[in-house]
Amino acid sequence: MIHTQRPTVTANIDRDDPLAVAIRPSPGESAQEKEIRLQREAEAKRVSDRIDEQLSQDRERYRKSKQDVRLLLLGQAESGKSTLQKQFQLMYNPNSLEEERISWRAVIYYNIIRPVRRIFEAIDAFDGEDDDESDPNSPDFTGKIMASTSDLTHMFPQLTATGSSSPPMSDAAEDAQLVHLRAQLAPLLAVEPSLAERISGGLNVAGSGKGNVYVRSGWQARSLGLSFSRARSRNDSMSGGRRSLSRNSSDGAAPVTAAHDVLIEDVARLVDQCKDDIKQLWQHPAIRRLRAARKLRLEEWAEFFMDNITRVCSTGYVPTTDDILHARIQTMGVAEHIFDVAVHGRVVTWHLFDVGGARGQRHTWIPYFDDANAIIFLAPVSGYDQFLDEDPRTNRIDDSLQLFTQICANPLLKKVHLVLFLNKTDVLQQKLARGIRVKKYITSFGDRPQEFDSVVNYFKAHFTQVHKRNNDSKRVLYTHLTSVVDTKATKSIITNVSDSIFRKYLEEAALV
Ligand SMILES: Nc1nc2c(ncn2[C@@H]2O[C@H](COP(=O)(O)OP(=O)(O)OP(=O)(O)O)[C@@H](O)[C@H]2O)c(=O)[nH]1
Ligand SMILES: [Mg+2]
Repeated sequence: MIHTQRPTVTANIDRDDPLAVAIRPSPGESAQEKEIRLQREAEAKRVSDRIDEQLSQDRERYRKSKQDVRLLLLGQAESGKSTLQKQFQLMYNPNSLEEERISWRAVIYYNIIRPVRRIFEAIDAFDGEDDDESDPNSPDFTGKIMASTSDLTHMFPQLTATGSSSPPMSDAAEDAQLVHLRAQLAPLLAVEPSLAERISGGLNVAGSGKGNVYVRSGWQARSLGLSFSRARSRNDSMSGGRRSLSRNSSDGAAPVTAAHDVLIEDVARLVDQCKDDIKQLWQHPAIRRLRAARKLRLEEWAEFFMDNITRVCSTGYVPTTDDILHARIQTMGVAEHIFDVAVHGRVVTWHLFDVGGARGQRHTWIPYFDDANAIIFLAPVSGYDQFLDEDPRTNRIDDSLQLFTQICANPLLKKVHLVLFLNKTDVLQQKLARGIRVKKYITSFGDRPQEFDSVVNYFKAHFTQVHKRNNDSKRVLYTHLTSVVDTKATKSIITNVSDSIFRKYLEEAALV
């Protein structure tokens, strides 16, 4: 054992203390010097007190935020995560959606211009092909591309309702009309790059599939020059590291006020001038044949806006809530949205994390795993005939199952409340009604009936099995069949899910 000696305390201990030396008055201090010194000391004390107060507020915020609910929305790209986030926003922070309503116009115009380009690309790709041959990539098409009017009426009732009365056109007349429409719509296609640049704030992401536009959290506020919402982004470094929260801090793009945005106003005028031509193109017999032959496959949102072209392209257009729910824009990184949710008479702050689902984005999810309370995993069951943009060899259902396996098996997420949304059931219904056969893409489906219940139960069984195989902790999997663009149905599911997440949260809080 050793003994130590304490140093002797002397009256002159502050002689060597640099701070004491620095603030000690000089021996010949004048009255004016003394005044200045005292003022400086008072200012230093004010600053120090402010810092102490800030630290104490930060500690309190941190203590409180540990009691918040953290909910992750996970799933592949296009699975419906941001759409579900909009539904949460509608329920728990409707004013913020109101404030950003007009900023969605730009996205919706973009959602119209891209399909117009895709239509012309399909015409170029299949021009001059023998119409009697089906697309080798579309094994569902068993009839001729030159489908009869009755075929078209069956497949696209909403289109043929207006088109069926017009007399059939000769091939030459059809071609001439397409050439004319291409010339008329060229100015619209020419604005696509500047519109993409405006929406994304110049963000350019390599490997973004079909050239879709990515946005980061807070893009609406930037494009409106507002700071309206409590949406925040946790700015990740490339290594996936975690940085502090900052409001709308993801890029330094200069704010543009939407009402005075010359570009958007020009595009609005242009789409208004072009709306009849776009409608004619969409209803053109050659385009209907390409769609019937599945040589032209547009996504559900593109079809939605094409079907509503006159309304959406008219002067003075303000997006409806339904339009906003259908608008498509890819999420970049992780966007945090904060809501106060009242459940069973208690108000708790929820942090909802909406992630980018494309493969190149998934590494950004990991820093959010360790303090998550709940996950809603979205699997779009309509994707059975689709492949990933990032990897055209991977079937979308297969990718969803692989991703769900990784989420179920991740040790950081073992205790997290797990909810599965088998989403886009409305699109699944439409595809089955159009006769797009499951067996052609998912061979193991075999000869089961090509009906909604049988298909959805088949997919559900696969997801349930993945969960069972990776469920050491015996947690419950809550599954819902959803169409998250359907506000009424989704509202009731969100209430149900919030309730069960909150119950689990309370149970855990009681154990702590
Ligand atoms: N008809 C229909 N459309 C849906 C449904 N869910 C999502 N969509 C549409 O599908 C598109 C993609 O949805 P998003 O919510 O943007 O997808 P996401 O999962 O956020 O995609 P990333 O941000 O790329 O990861 C949007 O245009 C939505 O309107 C649904 O249940 N039914
Ligand atoms: Mg998204």
